[in-house]
Amino acid sequence: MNTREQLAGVLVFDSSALQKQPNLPTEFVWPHKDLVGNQDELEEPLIDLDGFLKGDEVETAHAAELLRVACLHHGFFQVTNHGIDSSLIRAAYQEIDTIFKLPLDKKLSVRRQPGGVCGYSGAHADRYSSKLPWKETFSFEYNGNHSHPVVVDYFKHFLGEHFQPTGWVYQRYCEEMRRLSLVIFELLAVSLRVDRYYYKEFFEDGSSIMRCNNYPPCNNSGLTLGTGPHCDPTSLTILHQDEVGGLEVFANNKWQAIRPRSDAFVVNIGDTFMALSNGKYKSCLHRAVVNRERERRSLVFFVCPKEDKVVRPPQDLVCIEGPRKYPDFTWSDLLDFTQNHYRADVATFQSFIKWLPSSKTI
Ligand SMILES: C=C1C[C@]23C[C@H]1CC[C@H]2[C@]1(C)CCC[C@@](C)(C(=O)O)[C@H]1[C@@H]3C(=O)O
Ligand SMILES: O=C(O)CCC(=O)C(=O)O
Ligand SMILES: [Fe+2]
Repeated sequence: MNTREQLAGVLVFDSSALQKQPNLPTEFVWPHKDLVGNQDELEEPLIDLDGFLKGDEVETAHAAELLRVACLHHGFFQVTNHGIDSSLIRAAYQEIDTIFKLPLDKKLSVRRQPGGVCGYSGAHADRYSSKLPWKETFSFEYNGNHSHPVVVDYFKHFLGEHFQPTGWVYQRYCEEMRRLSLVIFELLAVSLRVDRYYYKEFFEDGSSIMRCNNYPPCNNSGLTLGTGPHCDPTSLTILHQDEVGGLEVFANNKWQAIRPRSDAFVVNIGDTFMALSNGKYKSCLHRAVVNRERERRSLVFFVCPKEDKVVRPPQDLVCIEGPRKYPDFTWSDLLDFTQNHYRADVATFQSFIKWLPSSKTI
C-alpha cells in the first residue's frame, strides 16, 4: 500500500514514502498564521516538588506562589524532583519505538475508530482533509483502577499477547502519572486558596488518556506542524518530550520554545481545569513543530474527571472571585464535542459553551 493509496477513501500516512515526494502534499500545509516562528525559550517556572512532597510548608507556599503566577499568566509550568524513576521514562520511550516501528498494516489494524480516542492514528487522515498534523499517535485509556491492569489488557487484546511487557510499562507509567497529577492538584488548590483536597477528591475517581506521539522528520518542516495550535480540552496535561525539542507555548504574546529537560515534566492547564478554577487559571495555548533531520517523540498524559461528573468550581472560589464564568458541563460532553463535532483548536472551549445548550441540558 503506498502513501496515497486510498484505504476506504483515506490518505495513509507513510512518512518515509511522503519524504520521497518532491513536494509536501497540500493536506499537510498549514496557514501562515499558525506557522509563525518562535522567538525564544520559555523556561520558567521550574517548580521543585521536593519540599511539598516532604511536607515542608514554607517550600509548599513558595511552590504554590510560582504555580499561581504561571497559571494566571499562561497556564504552563515544569516540575522537577517529581519522584518518577528515570528508568520508567526511558522504558516508555523504548516502547514508543516498538509501537511506531510496527508495519503500517499492523498499526492500521489497531487504528482509532470514529468517535473514539483509543488506538493508532496516522496524521488524523481519517478525520480531517486539511491541516493534517505531521505525526502518528497511539492513545489508550487509564482509569486508575489498581485492582485491574486495564492498560495491560488493552495492549494484549489489541496488539497481541507478546505486547504484554509493553502494556506493563505503560500501566506503571500511567500509575505514576496519576500519582503525580494528584500531587499537582493539591498544590493547585493551595495556590487558589481553596480547600486543599477539593481537586484531589474531584479527580480521585477520574479516568485519563495516555497518548504516545511520534513526529517523523519532514523535508518541508516549515510548511507543516506536528500538532497545531490548541488548548487541551482536558484538565491537566503531564508531558515528557525527548531530547529533540519541538513543543512551543504561546506566552508573552509570542511563541516560545520549551527546551527539553529529561529531569522535568511539562505540565499545562487544560480547558476543563480552567473551568474548575472559574476561569482564573489560563488554559495553555501550545503547539508542536517538526524538523528536517530528527524524529521526535513525546509522552502525554491527559487527566480527566469521571465522565459524568458535573464540572463546576469550588464554592469558596466563586464566593471570592465573583459570579460563575461557565455553565455546568461534563467531561463526557466536552470529549464528545471534540471527537464528533469540532476539531480541537485555540477556541474549543468557547465553541463548546455555545454548542452546549443546543445539544443537551444538565
Ligand atoms: C481530548 C483530547 C482531544 C485531543 C487529545 C486529547 C487532548 C488534546 C486534543 C488534541 C491533541 C488538540 C489538538 C488537535 C487534536 C485533534 C490532535 O492534534 O491530536 C486533539 C486530540 C484529538 O482530538 O485526538
Ligand atoms: O508533542 C508535544 O510536544 C505536544 C503534544 C500536544 O500538545 C498534545 O498531544 O496535546
Ligand atoms: Fe496539547
